[in-house]
Amino acid sequence: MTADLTITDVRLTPVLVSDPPLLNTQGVHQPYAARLIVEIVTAGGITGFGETYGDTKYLDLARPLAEALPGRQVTDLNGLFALAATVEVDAARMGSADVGGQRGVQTADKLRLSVVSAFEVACLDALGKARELPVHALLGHKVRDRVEYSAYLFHRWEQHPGGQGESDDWGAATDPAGIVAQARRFARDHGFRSFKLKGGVYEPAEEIAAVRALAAAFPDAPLRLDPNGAWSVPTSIEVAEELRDVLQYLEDPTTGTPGMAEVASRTGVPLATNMCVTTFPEIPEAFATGAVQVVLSDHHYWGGLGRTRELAAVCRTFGVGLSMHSNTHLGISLAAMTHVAATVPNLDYACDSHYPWQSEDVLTGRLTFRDGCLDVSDAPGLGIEVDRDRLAVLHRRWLDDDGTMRDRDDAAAMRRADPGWVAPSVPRW
Ligand SMILES: O=C([O-])C(=O)C[C@H](O)[C@@H](O)C(=O)[O-]
Ligand SMILES: [Mg+2]
Repeated sequence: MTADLTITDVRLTPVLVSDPPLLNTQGVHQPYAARLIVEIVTAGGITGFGETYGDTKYLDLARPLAEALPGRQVTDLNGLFALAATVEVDAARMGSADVGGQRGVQTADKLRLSVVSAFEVACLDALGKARELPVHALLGHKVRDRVEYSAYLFHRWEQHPGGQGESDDWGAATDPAGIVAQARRFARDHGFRSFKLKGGVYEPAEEIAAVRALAAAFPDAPLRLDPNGAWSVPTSIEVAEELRDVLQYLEDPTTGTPGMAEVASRTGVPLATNMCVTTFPEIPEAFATGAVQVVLSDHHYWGGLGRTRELAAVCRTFGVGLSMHSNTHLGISLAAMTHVAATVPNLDYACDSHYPWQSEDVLTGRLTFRDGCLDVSDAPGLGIEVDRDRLAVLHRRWLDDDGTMRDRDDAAAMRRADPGWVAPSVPRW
């Protein structure tokens, strides 16, 4: 291997990974979720890895970007973003909201950023390997040795409708006792010390009961509830008042910045979001109206690790808290999240991660939580190794799929159990 950092090849590998039947306000997770693995190869023989959403619209954008990159330097991240900005987005494929709004608005820029983030991470991984420096050092060096994550609790079924997909041994969790049992397992197996419950699935009173049960079982643990905008402003205020003594924050109780601002002005519970502030242009109104007290960054749709640090600086400036959002993801993204989280001084809360729900990965060894934290790797690059056989198996699954699983559609998955299901309009309650 030489230090020639010219990009000679970019490989895109879409994969389907097993996902459990986790419930949310839109429906239920499909048995498999699509992710895209990006590999950037340098003339010096180094390969860097990145990961992002794998739905068709992301893949369609990734292809022209991948073709345009050879000949450029992995160090040229500004050039990478400028190039990505020129890639055409097919408006017909886009829709106005991401996954029924669960990741906020969908704009051409946000789609591009979600794609280019994986290329940025792959460039940083390659550069780190070439320089024998961890990614966090390329971002200005870590300010902490461990990054704390929160247990991400879901109401869920035992199996996917019709027994599709892989099964696991978690069992169903459709009531407060099931949620507490799930939390105990997360605490036992991973040491998580804070808990987030995905809400918007059952009537608010049932979800209040689940949070109360968690508070009784884990008296000192920070708790969060996230109904993904399923509630009206009055319902949001009522739930906030009911749970104000136990919630660390309430996440996206209602949709839209004005509604969030109204809830925030009428309750003492901090509000967090990964729905009404998901792009830089959404920040001014939200911060000026006090609509959110915590922004949940997501390096995929904020545009990578550098942009995540920019978001952190804006939040710091305005005294708004910062944490991290997560969707179904593999170890490459978890490693990237951990590196950037390690460099942000104002990371005020434990980050979300779906990773414990993913029984499959493309890494040779799984990343392991200890006391709810991941150690920040000091190995070159992201500090991970990709298992090519596993990657090939998960890619084969994607190739063999008839297209049903390649695009996330929680409402369609729900219709397998309830043929009349349509994703509820919000506010649902
Ligand atoms: O914090 C969030 O809003 C999420 O994690 C959004 C996701 O789409 C989550 O609801 C899910 O995967 O069902
Ligand atoms: Mg959320």
